[in-house]
Amino acid sequence: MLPGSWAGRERSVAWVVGGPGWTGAEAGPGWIVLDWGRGWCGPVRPSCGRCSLVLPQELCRAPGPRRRGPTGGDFSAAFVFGEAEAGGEGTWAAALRQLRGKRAATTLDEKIEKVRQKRKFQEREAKQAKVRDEDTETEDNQTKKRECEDFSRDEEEDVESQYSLDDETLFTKADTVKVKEWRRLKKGEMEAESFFEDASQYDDNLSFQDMNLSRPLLKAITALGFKQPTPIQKACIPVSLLGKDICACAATGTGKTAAFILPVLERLIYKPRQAPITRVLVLVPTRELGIQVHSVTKQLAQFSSVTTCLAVGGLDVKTQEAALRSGPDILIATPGRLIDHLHNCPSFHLSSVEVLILDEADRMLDEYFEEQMKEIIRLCSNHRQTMLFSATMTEEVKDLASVSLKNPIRIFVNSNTDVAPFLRQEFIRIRPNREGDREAIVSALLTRTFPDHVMLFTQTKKQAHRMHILLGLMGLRVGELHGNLSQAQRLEALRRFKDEQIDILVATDVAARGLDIEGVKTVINFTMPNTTKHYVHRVGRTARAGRAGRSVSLVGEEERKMLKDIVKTAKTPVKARILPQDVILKFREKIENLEKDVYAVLCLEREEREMQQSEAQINRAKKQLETGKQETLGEGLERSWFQTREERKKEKLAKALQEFDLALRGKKKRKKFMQDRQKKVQMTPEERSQFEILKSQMYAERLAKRNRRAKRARVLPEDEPAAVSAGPKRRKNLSVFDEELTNTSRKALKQYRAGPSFEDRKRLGMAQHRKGGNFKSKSRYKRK
Ligand SMILES: Nc1ncnc2c1ncn2[C@@H]1O[C@H](COP(=O)(O)OP(=O)(O)OP(=O)(O)O)[C@@H](O)[C@H]1O
Repeated sequence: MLPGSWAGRERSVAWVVGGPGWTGAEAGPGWIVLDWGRGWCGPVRPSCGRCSLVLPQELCRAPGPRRRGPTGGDFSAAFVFGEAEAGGEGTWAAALRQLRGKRAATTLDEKIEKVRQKRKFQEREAKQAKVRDEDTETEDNQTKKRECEDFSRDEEEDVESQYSLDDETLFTKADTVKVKEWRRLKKGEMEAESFFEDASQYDDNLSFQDMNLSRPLLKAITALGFKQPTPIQKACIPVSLLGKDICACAATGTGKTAAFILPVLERLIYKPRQAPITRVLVLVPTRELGIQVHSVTKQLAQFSSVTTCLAVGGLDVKTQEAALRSGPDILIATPGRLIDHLHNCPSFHLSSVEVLILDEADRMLDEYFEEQMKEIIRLCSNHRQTMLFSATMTEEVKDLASVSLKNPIRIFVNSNTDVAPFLRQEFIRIRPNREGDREAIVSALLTRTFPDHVMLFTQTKKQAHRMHILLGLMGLRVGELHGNLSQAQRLEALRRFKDEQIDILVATDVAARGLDIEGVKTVINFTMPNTTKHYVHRVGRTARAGRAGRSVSLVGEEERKMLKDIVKTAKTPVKARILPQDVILKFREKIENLEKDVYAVLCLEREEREMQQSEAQINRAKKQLETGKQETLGEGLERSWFQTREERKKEKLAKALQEFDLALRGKKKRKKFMQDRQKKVQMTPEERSQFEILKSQMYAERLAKRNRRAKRARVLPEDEPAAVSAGPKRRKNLSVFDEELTNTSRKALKQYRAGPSFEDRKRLGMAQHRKGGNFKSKSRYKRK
C-alpha cells in the first residue's frame, strides 16, 4: 500500500491513506482519511464537491510521513486524479482496485507462488553474491562472463530444486513394503437383533430389467453406463419397491445412492402426484454430498417428469425458497437448512412426505444432528416409508428407534467395518520419539511415490491449511477443503480436484463421507481418524465402483489400538510401508527451511483479511454517507429457528464445556492442552502432531462416554405397544421394585448402597438398629 500518500477518489469523496505519524489533521473537507490496517479513522465531512485532485506522481512512490493537501503548494494543478491516469497496472490502479467495492482478492495459491518466486530470487541473489566474493581478485571481464554463465545454470537448477535436495536417494531409494500379519475376526458376527427381519441374501442373477423398473429409468441407467446392479442394489431395490422400511449397510463406493433413488423414482413415476407437493425427502450430512446426491437423482430422473430440489446450507436461501414453493417431488437437504425453510417458508411443510431417506444414516442419528433430527422427525408425516443407508450402519435398536422404523428389513451386504473390496491398506509406523516426522513423511510420499489423484486427510482445519501452504511451496498442485472456507471456495476446490487442475486435495472429515470423486488413486491419513468408522469412510474415497485404490495411514504409538482393530477386521492383508530414514531427514530439513515462507504466506493472508475488513468498513461508511442512515447489522435478514437464540447459545456452551471438561481431565493432559493452546501459533512439528492426535482422542472419548450413557429412545417404533401413548406424558404406575431397580440416578444408587433409611425401616417393621451399632466388623467384610 502507499503509506502517507494519496490513494484515490470515488465520486465526490477523496481518499487519502495516512502513513505512520500522519494524523489526518490537514485533510480537506470531503476527505475520508484511511489509516491502513484499521479502516477509516479520520474526519468524514460532507463533500466539498471538489472533482479533481492534483498530485505529482513521484510523491506516490516516495511515501513520507506527511503530505500536504490539495490546497498546499506541493502539487501540480495540471495533474488529473482518476482511473485513467494510471494507464495500466500502476500503483494507483492497484490502490484503487483495493479500495473499490469489489476488490480482486488474491488466492492462496497466488500468495504461495509470490513467496516462492521471492525465495527463488533471494537464493539466486545469494548465490551470485557468493560467486562475486570468491572471484573479486580475477579480472572484471572474466568475472562478468562467469556470473552470466552461473546465472543461467542456476536458473536450470532452480527448476530441479522444486523436488530434489541435491540427493539422488530422495527419488531412487525405494520404500520397503511388508505384508502385515492378519487374521479374520475370531468371534462370529453379532446376531441381528429381533427388531429386524433380515433380507441380506439377494438373487445374484437379478438384472435391472428383472426389477420391473419403468422405461425412463432403464433408459437413464443405460445412459449412466450401469450394466449390472451392484449387490446392494440387487438386495435393496425389490424390498424398497414393496414400501418396506429398510436399514441397509454396504461398503463405500458400491452404489448405495442409486439403490435408494431408483425405487423412489419408480414409485413417483408409477403413481404420479395429484398436486405439487414434496413426497420424498433425502437427508444428507454435508453440503457437498447434498449437491452430489441431487446431481445423481437428476441424472436418473432425466427421462421422466419427476422434479427435484436441493436445499443445503451455503447456497442462496431465496432461490431455494422459490423452488420449494413449487412443490418438487424429491427434496435433498441438509438438516439445518431444511429446518430453516420449515420455519421461514410458510407454504412449505413435511406432512406430505411419503418416503424419508437418511443417507449416511449413522452420522445423521449421532449427537451432532440430534436436536435437528428430532425436530425434522416431529414434523414428518407418520405414514411414511423410512430408509437408512450407510457403509457403517449401526444395528443398535436404541439408535434407530429415534426414526420410528416400522418392522424394518435389515440388508447388510457388508459388515459395518468392511472397507472397499479393492482397497490396499498400508500403514507407516511413527516411532514414539519421531512424531514430528509426519509432515516430512507425507511430503516425501507425495513428491516421490503418490504425485497425483491423492486425498490427504488431517484432523484439524489448521493443519489442512498448513499442509496446503507447505506442499504448495514445494511446487505441488494442491487444494484444501474444510469448514473454514466459504461455500464457493469449498466447491471450487472440489471442482479443481475433479477436473485434475490440482493433484492433491487436503481435507478434513467434512470430505470423508459419501463424496464420489472419480479417479482418486490414494488416500493418505496424516493421523489416524477419531474412530474406525471415520477410517472406513476416509479410505472409502478411493477404490470405488469396482476400481482399485490405496490408502496410506500414519500410525503413532497412541494410535496403535485402532490399527490393531483394522488389521483384525481386514479381509485382505494390510501392508507396512517403511520410508528410508535419510529421505525423511532430508524432507524434514526442507520443511524447516520453508518455515519462514509458510509464515510469509500466512502474513500475506492476514494482511489481505485486514484489508478486506477495512474495505467493508469503508463501504459501510460510504453507504452511510450516501443514504444518511445508520446501517444495522443483519437488517431485515432475521430468520426464525426452532430454538430460541438463548437455547442455541446454551446448547453450544454445553457442548463447549463438555469438550473442555474432557480435555482437562487428567493432570498431564490438562497441562499439555493448555501449553498447546498458548503455543498454537508457533508449534514444533512434534507438538503439531500431538495436537492432531489429542483432538481425535478427545472426540473418541466423548463418543465412548456418550455410548456408555443409557440412551433414551426419542420415539419408539410405532408398532411397539409402548409407542401408542401419543397424548400428553403420563406417569407410569411403576411398582416399588420397578422404580427402585430402574432408577440409576446418583442419589438412588447412594441410597441403595446405604440400605433403607431410618423412616423406611420403621415403616417396614424392620429392626431399627444394626447389631453392633454402625460398626462393621472385619468378619462382616469377610463374609461379604
Ligand atoms: N450398477 C452400477 N454399475 C456401475 N457403476 C455404478 C453402479 N451403481 C453405482 N455406480 C457408480 O459407483 C460409484 C459409487 O456410487 P455411490 O456414490 O452411490 O456409492 P456409495 O455406496 O453411496 O458410497 P459411499 O458409502 O462412499 O457414500 C458412482 O460413481 C456410481 O456412478
